[in-house]
Amino acid sequence: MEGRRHSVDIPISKTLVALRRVRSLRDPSTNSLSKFSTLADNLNWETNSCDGISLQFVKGCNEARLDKGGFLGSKNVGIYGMRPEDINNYEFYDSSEKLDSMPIAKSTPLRAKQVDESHVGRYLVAHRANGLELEDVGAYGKPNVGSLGPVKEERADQTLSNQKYHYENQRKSSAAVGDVMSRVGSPCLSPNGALLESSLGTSLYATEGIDVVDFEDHGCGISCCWVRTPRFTGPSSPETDENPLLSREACGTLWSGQRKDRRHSHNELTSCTESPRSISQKFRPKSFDDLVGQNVVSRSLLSATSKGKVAKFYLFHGPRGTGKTSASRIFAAALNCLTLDDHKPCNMCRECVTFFSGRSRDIKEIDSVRVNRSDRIRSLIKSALAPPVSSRFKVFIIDECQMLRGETWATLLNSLENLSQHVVFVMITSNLDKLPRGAVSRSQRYHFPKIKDVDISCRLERICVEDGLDFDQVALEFIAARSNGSLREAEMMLDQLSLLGKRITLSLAHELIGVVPEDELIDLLDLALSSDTSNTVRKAREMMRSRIDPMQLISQLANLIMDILAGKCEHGASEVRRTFFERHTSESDLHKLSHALRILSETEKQLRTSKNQTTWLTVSLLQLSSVEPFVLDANDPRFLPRSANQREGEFCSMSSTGETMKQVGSCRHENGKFHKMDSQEDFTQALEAIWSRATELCQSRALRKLLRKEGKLSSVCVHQGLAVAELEFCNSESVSRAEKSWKLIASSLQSVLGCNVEIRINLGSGSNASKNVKVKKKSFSLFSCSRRIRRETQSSTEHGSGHSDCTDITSEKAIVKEKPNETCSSDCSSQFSNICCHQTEAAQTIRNREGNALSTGIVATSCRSDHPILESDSVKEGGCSHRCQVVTIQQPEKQPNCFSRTFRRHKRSSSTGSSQMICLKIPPQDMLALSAPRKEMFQTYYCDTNPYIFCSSSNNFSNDFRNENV
Ligand SMILES: Nc1ncnc2c1ncn2[C@@H]1O[C@H](COP(=O)(O)OP(=O)(O)OP(=O)(O)O)[C@@H](O)[C@H]1O
Ligand SMILES: [Zn+2]
Repeated sequence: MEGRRHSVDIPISKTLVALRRVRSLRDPSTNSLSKFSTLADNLNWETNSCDGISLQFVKGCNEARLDKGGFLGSKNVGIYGMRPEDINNYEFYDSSEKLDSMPIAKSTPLRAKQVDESHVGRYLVAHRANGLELEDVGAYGKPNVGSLGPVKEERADQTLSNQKYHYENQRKSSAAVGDVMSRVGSPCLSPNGALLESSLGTSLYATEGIDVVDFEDHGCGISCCWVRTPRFTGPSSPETDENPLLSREACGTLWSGQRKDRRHSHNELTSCTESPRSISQKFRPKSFDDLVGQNVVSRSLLSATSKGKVAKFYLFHGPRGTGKTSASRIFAAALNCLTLDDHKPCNMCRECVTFFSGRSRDIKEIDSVRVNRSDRIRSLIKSALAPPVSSRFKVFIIDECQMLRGETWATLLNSLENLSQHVVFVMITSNLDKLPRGAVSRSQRYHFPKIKDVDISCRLERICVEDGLDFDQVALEFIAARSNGSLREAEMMLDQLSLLGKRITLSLAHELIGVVPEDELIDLLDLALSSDTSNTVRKAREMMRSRIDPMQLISQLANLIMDILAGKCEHGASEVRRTFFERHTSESDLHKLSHALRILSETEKQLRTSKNQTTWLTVSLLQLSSVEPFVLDANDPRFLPRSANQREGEFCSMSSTGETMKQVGSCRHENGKFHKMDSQEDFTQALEAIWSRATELCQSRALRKLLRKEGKLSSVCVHQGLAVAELEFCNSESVSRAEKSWKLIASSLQSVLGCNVEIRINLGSGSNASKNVKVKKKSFSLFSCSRRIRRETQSSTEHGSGHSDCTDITSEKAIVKEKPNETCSSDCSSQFSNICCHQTEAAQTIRNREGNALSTGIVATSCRSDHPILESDSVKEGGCSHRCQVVTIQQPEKQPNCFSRTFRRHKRSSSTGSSQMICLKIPPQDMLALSAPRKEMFQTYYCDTNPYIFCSSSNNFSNDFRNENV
């Protein structure tokens, strides 16, 4: 019995299956696992059943054991089922190690050869079990499995002789081993038991054209190796290619497949057609017609071949999994196809068969990493100068050409002119930007765009039908939508799903890919859009806990929003979806949604680099409801955005009394321009229109009645995405009722105004009650805010952080206050003593970790970069009597002192009983850069009016507020 080699995926492991899954979970565009993709791509993901991937050895060797000192043992060693202890007994060695020099003795049981370090997992198990007869090796009859089969014993193992190989076309093993090998990486192996070059010290990969050459060996340059390569003499010949030139997956099996009608005399190809393998391989396109969604490219390339207008230098670029490599192979085959037909490649002529069986010497697929040296590329060029062995064209396909170094490019480009007309280079890249401009400009470029979802799902459907898989159409559509335009990605998902059950269903797909069910997603979006901060945070946390990937969640939310914006609510959509869609049709809703989309897209970028994805996702969810003012149609009086003339930071406001604000006069939007609204009527009309819309939107009938009858909108002030609306009610009872429903009122106004709204509820001037009450509310005042301050209840705190559910702590009584003085006064803090009105810049709502409003505070900003807090007049110790000061800090890391000083100062003030509080307002991006110890100095809160973080130097921010307010 003779020795033989087996090639298996040694690390076979589920880890790698998991790896693939992880990869598919990710947004393909992130490509974050790209470094594994080669590995993953070349692994056998297909088990198909326990039969599918098992390695079966000859009948007679069932007794054999995988044992260092013994024999190759195999009791139908399954790939996935391979026992760890067996794997441990494999011996691996590096491909640089020549087989000849290996301590191969007859007793050498089994050697696994690591073929390429860069392709972890591609191992060759070289098995030398003397006396074993290869009986169960149907797979060996297949082109791509040649490596597994009989090796060229003269070289591989001089001690072995009298080879006797029985090629049985046993389905199990052929499928299994064939698969393995085809995945293992395309070593271009002869179908009929060709010598595995790699096992003899040369590369296993496609790069063989280059790699077989020992560059140190002056006697053997690429070209001479090539020239000396014996011609292919047919499958029955044990003669093997000295230089298997095709590269990974270029072996025949990979090209075999569906063409059952193909007529050719090569047994190996026939056998290939019977082997099941991964969907991607099985359905690899073999003609331009098979290429999905690349019609322009296909037509152009086909036309070039039939008209003979062939350039020397092609560049195929585009996203991954869109068919670039497949197209390059089809193109190469078409160039050399002998048929007179226009329909090339025919897959039947000698050239096609030779190529598709992996034995063409004129078409080489080259690994860019291996050729990435000028001496190597020179050798390649030298070999290109030699005429083709048997074909019309010598085609060099260089995949991942963005990896080539500048000098390699230079050498290649400089030599292009000297190359004869029969040489064609096809460079493939998924990253055009990384290529030198010279290379791009000198090439004929073909862009492979992402494949449309509909094309992908059609293709999947065809595959399912051909493969006998049951499927739900929606599941295929879902896979298509999730594959980001990559057919390979889609096929792999289908492959995985086909392993999970008999039928490809949507729920199975959801489970595999780890998506959030739609109703939950809609629930979350609804909460986020409705400013229900505490529930939003709770829901988001719940989802994260159920191991939903934040990136995944973001992407799903974005897709949902895009569907709404596109008005896409397909027939058969769920009830939840339809209701939700119907509720979000108003202009302001759509504006809000597109704003939300922008926030999500920003967050997605941020999450990629963030270690704390959950937090940032939550922050962004809290921002979804805060909308910048949108520009209404001309003459639409509903909303008055900031005037074009208005300077940044100024308010745009109006009041029914016609009083203008101190900052700026009121304005309105007309004919695309903003005008001052100087007519009293204008003001009133606009306010009435807003109020009427808002009351319409109120869901409670009783409230609607109350608002219409008893209330009115007396002024609106918009500033930096926050509208402050003043409401007037005629009696204190109505005030109190409105107070109770402030949330509903605010949300209606929010829908109308399209931005965050803060409402002030006041007792109207004409009311009887007002006579008993201190003041008539006349104009805008920040300090009459009736929005309630909320209190936390420890019990609902999830992590004991003390920030969670809230209960109202303000008096249920109507809040009616005096208009505050322009300058800081004790009045302004009489009721909300945590508010500082000094140096008013903008109204801010300070929120606790759950997003609940803690207090309305005023921002005192200092632009001093050194230590702004201490220097800012407004916050100098003792300079201001108010408890809350908010200081904007940009780039806090550059202001190392400000934190510790702030902290010290706070400590000092609390020890003296003044307990002044300072809030730092830090933009999120700066927050990221903040070192952990600094962050820990402060409690962090979120502000809903803009994407800022508040850090309070107080130990218990909310408690302080509560104590202060109660
Ligand atoms: N346009 C397509 N038409 C048909 N099948 C495709 C297409 N694109 C991808 N596939 C499927 O995906 C597999 C891999 O495709 P291919 O290697 O050609 O993509 P690629 O664009 O070269 O990807 P990469 O850039 O990652 O190398 C093919 O075997 C095939 O099954
Ligand atoms: Zn042909």
